[in-house]
Amino acid sequence: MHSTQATSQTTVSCIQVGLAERSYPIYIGRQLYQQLPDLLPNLPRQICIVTNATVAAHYLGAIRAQLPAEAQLLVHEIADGEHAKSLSTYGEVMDTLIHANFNRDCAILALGGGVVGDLAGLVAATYQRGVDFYQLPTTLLAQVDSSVGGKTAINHPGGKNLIGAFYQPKAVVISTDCLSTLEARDFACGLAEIVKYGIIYDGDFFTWLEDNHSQLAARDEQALAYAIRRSCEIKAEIVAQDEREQGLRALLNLGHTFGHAIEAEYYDSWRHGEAVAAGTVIAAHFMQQAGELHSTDVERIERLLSSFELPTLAPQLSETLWQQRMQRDKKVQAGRLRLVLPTRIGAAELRTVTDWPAVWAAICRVTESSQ
Ligand SMILES: NC(=O)c1ccc[n+]([C@@H]2O[C@H](COP(=O)([O-])OP(=O)(O)OC[C@H]3O[C@@H](n4cnc5c(N)ncnc54)[C@H](O)[C@@H]3O)[C@@H](O)[C@H]2O)c1
Ligand SMILES: O=C(O)C(=O)C[C@@H](O)[C@H](O)[C@H](O)COP(=O)(O)O
Ligand SMILES: [Zn+2]
Repeated sequence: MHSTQATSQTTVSCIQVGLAERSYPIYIGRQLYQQLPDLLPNLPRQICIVTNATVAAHYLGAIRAQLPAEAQLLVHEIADGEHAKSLSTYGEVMDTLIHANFNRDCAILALGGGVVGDLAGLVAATYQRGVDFYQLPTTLLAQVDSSVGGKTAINHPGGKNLIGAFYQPKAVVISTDCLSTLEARDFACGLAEIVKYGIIYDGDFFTWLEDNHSQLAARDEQALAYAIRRSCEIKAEIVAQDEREQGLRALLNLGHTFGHAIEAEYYDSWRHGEAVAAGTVIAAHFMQQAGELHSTDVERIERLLSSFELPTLAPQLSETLWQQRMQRDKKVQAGRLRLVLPTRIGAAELRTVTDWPAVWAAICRVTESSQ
């Protein structure tokens, strides 16, 4: 469900994530941090903002100024980067809450990208068995993907997102003006997840992305607002039908079985969106090899990702490492790999894949040469 409403200051789009008693709004607009009292009128007395120093320097002041004067406010800054999605950081946030005597009626606000949101969400899901959680996503990736749908997680040295919970926020507030301060590489990571929605679900959206790639790359306000809104609509529709990934939701994992393997080996040099881009190309080549995806579709996927300066080749990794990492994917059932595979632009399927040599051949076709 999508509606538009005018608050005291600007126009705000609202998409509803329909999950019965756990339904919640996604508000999208500009300068929304200046409108928090209108958008989040029911914040409790105790509020903990989880963020990092990079994001806090830009946006914490505006938010602080909008919170009720009588609120007991805690700010916990985690380190910047994927390494912070860890058990030790999780424990530190818990220590902060416990030492400040935060009660079960407190709220956790995640102010940041996917790292902050995933970690803060897990804290919210588990502190005193669950407290209210609000997402204030500040990266493009978090605005189009990670802040919506309730997947929360931290990493383990053995793999990505291995410890987590499904826990929905009470609301998501997307203030699109935040994106002006985002570095180019992080901006491109968000575009990778946007391209994913076109491939798995909406071929017309993919064509729109092709037609508007230069406006998007230039962060044109109107193009970006549409891409964010359409991405959130698609994610909300999928999550409303399959909250806990029993089937349909797995499509949101296009490219991730490969991507998570790359990330877990190269946290310092590969970002999530980049690894997903390379993983998506591997999935496309696998289907082309099988004669189930037309070469023009593979070329369109590669061209669109490249136009956003995303990688379309995977780094070198031994066959054993690929297998070990991919076996830890959460879609594995009874020891068998299940991959999300595009059948055309606009549709994908979750399939059990037992033909490892075919998977390995696709990986090899899409791997950077050693020269
Ligand atoms: N829960 C989900 O459904 C879901 C979906 C997709 C990705 N993820 C997870 O999200 C993470 C990746 O998220 P990400 O790409 O946002 O990375 P990130 O959270 O590391 O943010 C990227 C960088 O941008 C900085 N930053 C954030 N907002 C900024 C702003 N407005 N201006 C300037 N700098 C800013 C951050 O400090 C960081 O350095 C991964 O851990 C991935 O697994 C989760
Ligand atoms: O919301 C989902 O479902 C997704 O799969 C979205 C992905 O973009 C995201 O990276 C997610 O965290 C991956 O989940 P995982 O279950 O593979 O850890
Ligand atoms: Zn992802």
